[in-house]
Amino acid sequence: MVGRDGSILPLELSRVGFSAGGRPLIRDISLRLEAGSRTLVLGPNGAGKSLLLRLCHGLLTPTGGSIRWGDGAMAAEGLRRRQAMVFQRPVLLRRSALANIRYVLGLMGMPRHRRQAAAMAALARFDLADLALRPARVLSGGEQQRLALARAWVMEPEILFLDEPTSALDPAATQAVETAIQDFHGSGAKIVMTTHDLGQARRLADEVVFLAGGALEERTPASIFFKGPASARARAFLAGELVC
Ligand SMILES: Nc1ncnc2c1ncn2[C@@H]1O[C@H](COP(=O)(O)OP(=O)(O)OP(=O)(O)O)[C@@H](O)[C@H]1O
Repeated sequence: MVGRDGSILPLELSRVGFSAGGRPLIRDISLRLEAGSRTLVLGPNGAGKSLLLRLCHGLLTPTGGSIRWGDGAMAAEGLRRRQAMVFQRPVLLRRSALANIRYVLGLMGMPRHRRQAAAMAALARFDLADLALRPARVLSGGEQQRLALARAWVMEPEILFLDEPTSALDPAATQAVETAIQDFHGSGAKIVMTTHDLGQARRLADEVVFLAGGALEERTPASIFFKGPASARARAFLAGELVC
């Protein structure tokens, strides 16, 4: 695997904005995300949660403000290899499950002769060894999500972004994904995740970043947030009221 020095964290957003079609969708968000903790990004539909994760992961470019990783000196290629993102619906190559993992190992610089064993080990870790040769796109939703996690796992990311990773899954598949998230965290990865499942947020969060209308309403330790958030909108959200 590629040699690693320094850390890409913290991730620092300074007055980040994102507009599309003349509409401000993310407004002036400043946030410093430190290593270690599990940060859950919560908020109503359309609050800007997915956009925020995509901006952080580099899939979108801010139209205002700036995003800085670590000491700001790392090249873009190095940054990309040290972070991973898991989506609600996995984006998989039209190849076997095994080939999807081998492909990422190649991108990570692993010598060809080591990729097969490493890919099989990752599949086994996520209970997918029996499905290694099956086309990734015919796997069930839960299996595809485990494959996406296996693919992220081999990257040994310093930070893992997850955008509603269980919203299309049943309870058993959700449990498998939550266990995997805890394993990533246990291995030292920073977790930044969105979910609409408040039970899941309570189970996983160390802290909550609450968005509404594209703006940061509050950032609060989870133990405090779920007892009594600071902002009126977050209180209404937790009470199940309609918030926009
Ligand atoms: N590329 C885009 N161009 C224009 N508008 C966009 C674009 N991407 C997102 N939006 C709009 O930005 C707003 C925030 O979207 P985002 O997907 O981040 O919300 P969210 O908080 O993740 O919502 P949900 O909980 O429904 O997934 C929405 O009103 C959405 O329609």
